[in-house]
Amino acid sequence: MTKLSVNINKIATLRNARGHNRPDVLQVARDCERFGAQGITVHPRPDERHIRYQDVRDLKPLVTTEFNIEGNPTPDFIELVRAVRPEQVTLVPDAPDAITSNAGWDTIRHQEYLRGIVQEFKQMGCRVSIFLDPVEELVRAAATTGTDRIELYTEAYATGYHQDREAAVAPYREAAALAQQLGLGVNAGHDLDLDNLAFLHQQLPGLAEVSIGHALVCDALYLGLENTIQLYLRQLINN
Ligand SMILES: CC(=O)[C@@H](O)[C@H](O)COP(=O)(O)O
Ligand SMILES: NCC(=O)COP(=O)(O)O
Repeated sequence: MTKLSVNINKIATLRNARGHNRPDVLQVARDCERFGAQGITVHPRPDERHIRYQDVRDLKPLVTTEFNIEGNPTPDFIELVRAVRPEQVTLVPDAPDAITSNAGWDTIRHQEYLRGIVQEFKQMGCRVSIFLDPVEELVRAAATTGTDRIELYTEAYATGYHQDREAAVAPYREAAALAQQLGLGVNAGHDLDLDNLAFLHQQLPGLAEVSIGHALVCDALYLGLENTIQLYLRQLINN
């Protein structure tokens, strides 16, 4: 079964636009779970323009499904994870000023660094996932760090999907199969939506989890949050 983890960063972005508590991020997280989400993802950034560090702390006792914290492991991020102890930490190398995550890890160049960081989070009791592009050498290097999973960065898949979905998914299918052979679990995320999700899921047997935020929140404006989550879950049913 592939789990759907809803990324609620965009809910916080909307709230932050006015400085009050509408929409209520904590209530939305509860509602995502009530409507069927099997996980909640947050991606705190140093300037806290999306989800805030305090939100992450406040969410911890409320999230009853899997709590996934994504981010660049700066000292502040590491301390946050140490305090919150989520089920999963996803390491993402985004620059502080990046609008959104725009690259995966170079696991070859940062192999030693990642090994130490992975170990540190595992000692906190968290499952660790490394965000990367679907490239054989990157997957092989990730496997040497001791990480539990990789998260395939699906921006290129999403961009190529409408032109040639077979070509777009091929590198992901190969990377996922290799990761599984090497004993790693496989997650996927970024720009997944109601058009491209079912095909990815079909082509990547054993996909453990997808984290989806931007498109899901946009769809919810038209379709409602409950209905939208149900529609995303339906894309993840095995046929
Ligand atoms: C890691 C990743 O792929 C992201 O998509 C990101 O965490 C999304 O969050 P934002 O929407 O805040 O950029
Ligand atoms: N890890 C990806 C994620 O959490 C959400 O990405 P997106 O759906 O907002 O592009």
